[in-house]
Amino acid sequence: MFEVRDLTAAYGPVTALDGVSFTAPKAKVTAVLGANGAGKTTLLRTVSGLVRPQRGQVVLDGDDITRAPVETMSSRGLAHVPEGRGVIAELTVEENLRLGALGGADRTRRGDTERVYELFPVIGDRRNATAHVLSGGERQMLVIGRALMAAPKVLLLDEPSLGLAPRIVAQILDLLRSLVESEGLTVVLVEQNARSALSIADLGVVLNLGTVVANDDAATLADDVQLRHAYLGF
Ligand SMILES: Nc1ncnc2c1ncn2[C@@H]1O[C@H](COP(=O)(O)OP(=O)(O)OP(=O)(O)O)[C@@H](O)[C@H]1O
Repeated sequence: MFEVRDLTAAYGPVTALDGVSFTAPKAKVTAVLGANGAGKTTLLRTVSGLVRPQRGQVVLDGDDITRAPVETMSSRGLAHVPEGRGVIAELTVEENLRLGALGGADRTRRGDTERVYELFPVIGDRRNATAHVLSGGERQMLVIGRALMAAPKVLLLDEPSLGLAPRIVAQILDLLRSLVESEGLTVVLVEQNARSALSIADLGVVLNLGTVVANDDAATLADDVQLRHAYLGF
């Protein structure tokens, strides 16, 4: 189980997270939603040690990992896929994947390229191609696959749907769903595309100006017309 307690972080005078608490249960997708500037990206960056919190805790399977150095996060079982689908364009798909195996907690499972190719056959078909030829959707699959190479317990994903066609978004979200079910992975999914995220999530946390305004089952949030209009944009 992954837990955030009273997490508070600021950029100079700007408070970006103000007392955020929620639990992401094992083998579930927890969607983190909210408008631009709500604090979603800062939440992931603080959890993975890129931003220092002023207050609060991040707890993974009972271990307090708040303020653990960012380079140790992978070996603690945390994988963060930031926004932007950064790959090394000159390296092949397979070489990019192998970079993901450098860390990782589970020595027996990490570094399994074949497993990633099974999950994402499109990536397997292009394993020897240089990454710069990939489409946006393929790049997104590659960066998720690269994160899986470390055999994480918790996958933090920032806006995987950004700029992708609806059909590709649906394909990627369906894959995430099946990963959670088949591998017992815990996913924290940051999305502006709240409707799509809630369609595959188990739980949802809605942020506004750095605070949690709703935290409930995904289906309950998706049925709440007032909440949708006020914070979720659909
Ligand atoms: N590097 C930074 N320096 C100063 N302020 C920042 C920085 N990054 C974010 N902020 C501010 O912190 C607040 C939260 O931003 P954050 O990017 O976490 O929100 P978000 O919900 O992820 O939005 P988006 O979807 O636009 O990325 C905003 O007020 C933003 O302007």
